[in-house]
Amino acid sequence: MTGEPVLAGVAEEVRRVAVLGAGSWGTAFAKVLADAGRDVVLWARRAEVADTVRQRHANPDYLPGVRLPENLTATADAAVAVRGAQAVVLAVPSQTLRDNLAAWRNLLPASATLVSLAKGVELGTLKRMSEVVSEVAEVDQNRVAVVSGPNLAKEIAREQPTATVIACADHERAVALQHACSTGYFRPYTNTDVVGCELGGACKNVIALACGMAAGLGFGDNTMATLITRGLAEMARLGTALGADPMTFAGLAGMGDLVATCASPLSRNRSFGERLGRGESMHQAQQAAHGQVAEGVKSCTSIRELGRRHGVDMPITDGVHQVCHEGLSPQDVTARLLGRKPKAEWS
Ligand SMILES: NC(=O)c1ccc[n+]([C@@H]2O[C@H](COP(=O)([O-])OP(=O)(O)OC[C@H]3O[C@@H](n4cnc5c(N)ncnc54)[C@H](O)[C@@H]3O)[C@@H](O)[C@H]2O)c1
Ligand SMILES: O=P(O)(O)OC[C@H](O)CO
Repeated sequence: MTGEPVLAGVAEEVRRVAVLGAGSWGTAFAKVLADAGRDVVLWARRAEVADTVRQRHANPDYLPGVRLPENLTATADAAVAVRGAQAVVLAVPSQTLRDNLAAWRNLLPASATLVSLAKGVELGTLKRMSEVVSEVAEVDQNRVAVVSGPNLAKEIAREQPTATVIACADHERAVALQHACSTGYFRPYTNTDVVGCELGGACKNVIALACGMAAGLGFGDNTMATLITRGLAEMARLGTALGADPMTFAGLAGMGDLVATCASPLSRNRSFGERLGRGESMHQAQQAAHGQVAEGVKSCTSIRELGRRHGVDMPITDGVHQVCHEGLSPQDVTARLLGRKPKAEWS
């Protein structure tokens, strides 16, 4: 037994993959795919990043000190990247995915699986990323997969063991992707609950902002455990209202990712929140992120609105929104959260 997933032979084997977006996760996931034996082409917005990946096998702006494999090449031309790919991985921030994909739509190979790595909910439309992909690329939901789990890019790039979930309504496609990215350090599971996996990935960023704020205020592990547990309760409530399987939130894309992101100093969301908790302004926290995306800052608005539309109480998400967009301080929000009407744990 090697543990290698067995392909049932229904979905096309994934031999060549395009990864569009050469930030932290796009580059680390491209490395995983290359280490799993795929031919991988990474698309970078900036030609100099593509040149550095191709010539020096490195992407020092995002993954300093990491050597990238020889079978991972790069280009700044999306048409070259996607040519002949059985899977096209979309590794750009949630709020830019629509525009990016619109520019790539006519280049996509006819039957390729489109894979979203993004963890967010679109502002305005309140759509999950797989919905945006399906709409913009005009493909059936069965052709769209998402990857979500405790996947801090910098740890994975150093080949530290982790697991993830590949969610797709078409199980055979999920299995083909699972096969394509299984390595000695990266273990993907499959799931057909795309809604739950995507909401888990998006909501945990908001809860990680709250945990960061708590850390910045000097609070300890009881506070973290409370935020993680009650954060899980509110994301599971939202997911269930939107048709997700509640069990998904007990898995890697729920609890798993929530714990990793809320606990890790590598998380951009947690770090952003920590700065706010220490009294820095939104502008200062944004400057410190050096252009890297802390998805929860924008997604707290769309997730809060999703909760309201579906009658779901999301007090921690509300609190994060109040700090990020309504001018309340983390201290004010702490007092508000603790001052709410007492209730039963499961209500
Ligand atoms: N970094 C992680 O550890 C990690 C892990 C799992 C999931 N994710 C998710 O993956 C997605 C991408 O994250 P990342 O870490 O690679 O982000 P990043 O900020 O490190 O990189 C984003 C990439 O998208 C490119 N891009 C293309 N068009 C853009 C535009 N219009 N505006 C801004 N950037 C644009 C940037 O050039 C950059 O290469 C996010 O949704 C994130 O939540 C990240
Ligand atoms: O660095 P963050 O906060 O975007 O989190 C990264 C990943 O989503 C962790 O799984």
